[in-house]
Amino acid sequence: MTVTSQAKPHVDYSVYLVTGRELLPRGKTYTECLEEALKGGVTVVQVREKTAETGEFLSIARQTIEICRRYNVPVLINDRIDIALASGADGIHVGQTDMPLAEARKLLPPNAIIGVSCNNIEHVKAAIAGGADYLGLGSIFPTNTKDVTEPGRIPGISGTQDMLAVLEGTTIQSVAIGGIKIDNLARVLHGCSSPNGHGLDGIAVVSEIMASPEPRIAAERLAKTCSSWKSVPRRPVSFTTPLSSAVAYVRRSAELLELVRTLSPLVHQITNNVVKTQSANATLALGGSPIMAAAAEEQVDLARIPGGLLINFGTVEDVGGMLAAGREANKNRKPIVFDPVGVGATAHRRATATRLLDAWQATVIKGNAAEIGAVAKLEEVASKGVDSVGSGFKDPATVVRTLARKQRCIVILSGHIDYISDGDTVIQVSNGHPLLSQITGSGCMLGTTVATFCGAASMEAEKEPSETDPGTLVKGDMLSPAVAGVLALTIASERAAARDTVLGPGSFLPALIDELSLLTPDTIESSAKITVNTL
Ligand SMILES: Cc1ncc(COP(=O)(O)OP(=O)(O)O)c(N)n1
Ligand SMILES: Cc1ncsc1CCOP(=O)(O)O
Repeated sequence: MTVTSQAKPHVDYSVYLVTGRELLPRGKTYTECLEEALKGGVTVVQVREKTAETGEFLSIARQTIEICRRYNVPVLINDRIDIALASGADGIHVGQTDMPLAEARKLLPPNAIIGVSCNNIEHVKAAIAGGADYLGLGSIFPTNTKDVTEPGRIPGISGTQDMLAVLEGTTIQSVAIGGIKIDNLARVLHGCSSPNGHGLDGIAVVSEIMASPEPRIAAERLAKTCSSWKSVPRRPVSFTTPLSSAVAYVRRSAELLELVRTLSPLVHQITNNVVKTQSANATLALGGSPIMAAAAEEQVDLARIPGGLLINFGTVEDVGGMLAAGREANKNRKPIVFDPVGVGATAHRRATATRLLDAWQATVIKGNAAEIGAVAKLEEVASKGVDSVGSGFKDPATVVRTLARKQRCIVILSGHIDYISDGDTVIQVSNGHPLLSQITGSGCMLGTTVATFCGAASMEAEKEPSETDPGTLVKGDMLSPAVAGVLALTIASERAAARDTVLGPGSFLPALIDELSLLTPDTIESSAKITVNTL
């Protein structure tokens, strides 16, 4: 190898190209593709040849190194120590069934880079103990490039979060791999982080570059998103900006109400049959524009339109549409409010919530104590159907803060007092009226009001594009609109219940819709009861 008597080369893992000559589009040669990808900003290359004879592999490795040296980009070899040694590559990448790390270390010069594929935390612990330089974590998503159908081969975003937690406190670098495309890159970078903020150093792709007719553009897009992501301040939830005081949240909520009325955001709602009419009316009353969508075929088109997306699985139908809508919303940096209604009630609901949250990044997860407990995998609060049993969590602030860090989104825990957190700040809202719990679907209406405010805030941010946009997952700050959505419904409920004409739940619901439409910025400012705690 060329590096025997030197220090280990510095490797920037931001955009890691793993080659795959079989994927080249017709008319494009390997060296053309490689050179274009390097011009586009690929920072490290792995030569991966699954079918080539040794002589051909060696020749490809040498050509790759000759080209990459001109761009000062390191080259690693997949699996084959002999090819790495003979070609003078900078190191190797090994999988779990390849040459063991300890043996590879003995055979290679001390300054060789060794990367190891990991699918679970046991692999990560072994790779740390063995002195790996970097880890390839995945597969993140299913992919056509490699057979990852064997159980355990797709740890997904949540499994990768667990692996990153094991890397905390080490200097071992990591990349995610498997099904990564420009359209899901911001979601991968945002989602793949431990609760304490240990994130990825880069991403590895095969087909996104190798199969592209324009590899330079493909690499440029990946590089731009990665560098924009790296420039976004590392907070648990990158799409929130905490304000300085309770007064500031209340003032911003009042402003956002005006904004809802001016912009009238489209609020695309995939929701359950029980609440469709009242949720659509609540959206309209606030000033938003509801569209209740049930057909899978139209979810992607709707998810492209600026505004907010609500995914409420109250009657768990059309999971395919929910998956597609959420992915498209992430791609368009549009906020997603996820309402996992009754998630604790059945194994099917729990599995569906996990599947959805692995496919797309929620902006806000809202639920009652039983729902939030089920998503957080806590057993402290039991559920009865869609309702919570008992008086709730002993320490609700810690529950919402911890879940927000884990799910990398805002969490709203609804109840007598509502708790809202982005993983750092916890905001408590004490507005509301007991009649809210006596009508069906008031929790679903809360999802709707939050999605309406988030939609307006993202439309406002869209007007002022910034350099960091490609690396962000949602346009605009989402914590204040989450608070505004809670305040709007709870303050309207107090005003509705105070009406002489309201005699019980039957007359309360229409009065609540009226009060949502009559809400003014001044009413919000004079009625809001909130406290703010920041870590
Ligand atoms: C960066 C990176 N991560 C993971 C892999 C997969 O390696 P492995 O599990 O050995 O599978 P093959 O690539 O050999 O099919 C990788 N190559 N690179
Ligand atoms: C080599 C490898 N290891 C895990 S998934 C994968 C293939 C990734 O290819 P693509 O980027 O085309 O999904």
